Amino acid sequence: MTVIETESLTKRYPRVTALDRLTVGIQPGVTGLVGANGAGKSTLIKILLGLSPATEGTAAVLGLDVATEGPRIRALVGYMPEHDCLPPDVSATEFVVHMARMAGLPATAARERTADTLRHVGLYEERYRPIGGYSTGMKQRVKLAQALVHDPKLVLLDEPTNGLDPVGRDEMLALIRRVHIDFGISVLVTSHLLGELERTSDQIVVIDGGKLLRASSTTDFTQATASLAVEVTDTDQHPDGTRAALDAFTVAGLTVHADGHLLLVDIADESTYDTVRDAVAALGLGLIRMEQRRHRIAEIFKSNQDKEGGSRDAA
Ligand SMILES: Nc1ncnc2c1ncn2[C@@H]1O[C@H](COP(=O)(O)OP(=O)(O)OP(=O)(O)O)[C@@H](O)[C@H]1O
Repeated sequence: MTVIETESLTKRYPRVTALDRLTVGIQPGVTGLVGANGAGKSTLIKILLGLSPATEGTAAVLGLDVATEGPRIRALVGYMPEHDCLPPDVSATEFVVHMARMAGLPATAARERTADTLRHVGLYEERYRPIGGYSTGMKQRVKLAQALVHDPKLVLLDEPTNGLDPVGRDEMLALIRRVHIDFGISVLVTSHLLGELERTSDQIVVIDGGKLLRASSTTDFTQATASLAVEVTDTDQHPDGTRAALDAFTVAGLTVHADGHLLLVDIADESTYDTVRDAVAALGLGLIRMEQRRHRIAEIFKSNQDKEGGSRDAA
């Protein structure tokens, strides 16, 4: 089953094409949507909610067409907007009860669900105080709670870690993971930070300039985006140890290129580490460094973009 499916989805504003023939299928689970500022993430979310019409192409959410089924989609989907949009003079409880009532819950159920949801996101006695006095982290939790209160099948979270310090980010990411694990709700979460989405998501979708760069499982993605930086010593027998190691790695079937004293080895799978260790040991070289590094997204997908004639830079 696919929770979100788009086909050649395009959104043109007068001055900019925010989405450019985006075709992607998103499975149940937690999916990270990553892209630099202006990549088109918020635009995609608004189209998926049926709030903004596409210029061309189609999209379906939980099998419902966004062009015609907006209200039904919004009944089944929770949305956490990016920007601060909370009323300062009401409490979290009042606000989330109101949102639950708007979603169609009867008064008693709305109150009960609100209490449960606010507890789940980690707001306790503060929930009776006006939102205006909350920290950024607390406000983000209120926004998450209102997205969950009507028990949706899917939530769309737009930059939920924005404005949070590292501890707050980690807490929010753990909370997002639990939304899926505890309740079985699928999550589409956006960020311009790939690293944090990798830790949280089952799948990663990368967009840039409104175009799809890559969609894959996080495991595949990490393998494709990681390389092993290896630095070795020279010895009397191998005065140019780097050269000797490069040749040995190549003979062992690894894809490798030299960057000064560093050898950057593509990580094909777990066995790459052993192959590197064994080749270095067989040459009698010392291993100064062996560490996982990440290519920049722009580098990884450069070959794809070159084929398409594009040259944009990603996060
Ligand atoms: N209502 C609008 N009218 C005109 N241009 C728009 C509008 N909304 C978005 N854009 C433009 O579309 C492009 C994509 O914007 P979008 O907000 O979807 O990006 P984003 O990936 O969510 O980035 P950010 O995190 O900075 O919001 C940007 O160039 C933006 O300026």
